[in-house]
Amino acid sequence: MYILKKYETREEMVVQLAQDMITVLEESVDTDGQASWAVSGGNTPKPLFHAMRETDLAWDDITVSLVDDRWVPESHPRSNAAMIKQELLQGKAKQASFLTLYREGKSPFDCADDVNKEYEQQAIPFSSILLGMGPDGHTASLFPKAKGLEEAFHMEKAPTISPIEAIQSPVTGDEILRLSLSARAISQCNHIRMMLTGPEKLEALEQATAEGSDLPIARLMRVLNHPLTIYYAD
Ligand SMILES: O=C1O[C@H](COP(=O)(O)O)[C@@H](O)[C@H](O)[C@H]1O
Repeated sequence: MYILKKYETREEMVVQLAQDMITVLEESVDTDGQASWAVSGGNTPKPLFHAMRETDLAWDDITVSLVDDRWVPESHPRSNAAMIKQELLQGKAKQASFLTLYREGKSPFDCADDVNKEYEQQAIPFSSILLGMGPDGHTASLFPKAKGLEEAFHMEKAPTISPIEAIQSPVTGDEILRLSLSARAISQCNHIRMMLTGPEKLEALEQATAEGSDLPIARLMRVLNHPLTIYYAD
């Protein structure tokens, strides 16, 4: 179900994961003239973004997009789009194109079709997807028992982008409305990596993927074509 790559230090993990990402993005640019990288929000990937933004990739041939976002404008402190702009799209990486998910004045359920078209025209196929995981077993914004979850897991009909209304919890905070890559869209990518840090996350991963688990991360692993590669350090 997953391959755990465990490192002694977070710094070492970041070096190795950055090299893994650089290799696949370079290969895509060399082969197709462009690369597409979908990245998660939250706090965990920030050190990776700091490493990536100073690398000599052909950033102007790379489209960065969001794995998921809260339904909030970029002025909101929990906007993933704002975090990516601040932490990744700086330095050399400033030349990358960026696709966001939030659209002002509409609900995610109203505008998912429009965003979906943009993603399908500009981001598909993804060269690489960087996932995170929450302590409740969510990944992307595929939250346990959320409205929209079953549609996002429909392996024939799910669009690339799925609207989600999560059940409010300490993990979601107030921002329960989201747009997320669907499980189907994630499963179509050949290079999917997850970054996890801290023993609490490791324990959460083990619990969430225990036999019989129906949490989104466990369900996602079951529909992927390859075991999920997880980079981890305490
Ligand atoms: O809600 C979210 O949380 C997950 C995990 O975030 P972290 O801060 O615990 O790393 C993140 O992967 C996702 O993009 C975000 O929207």
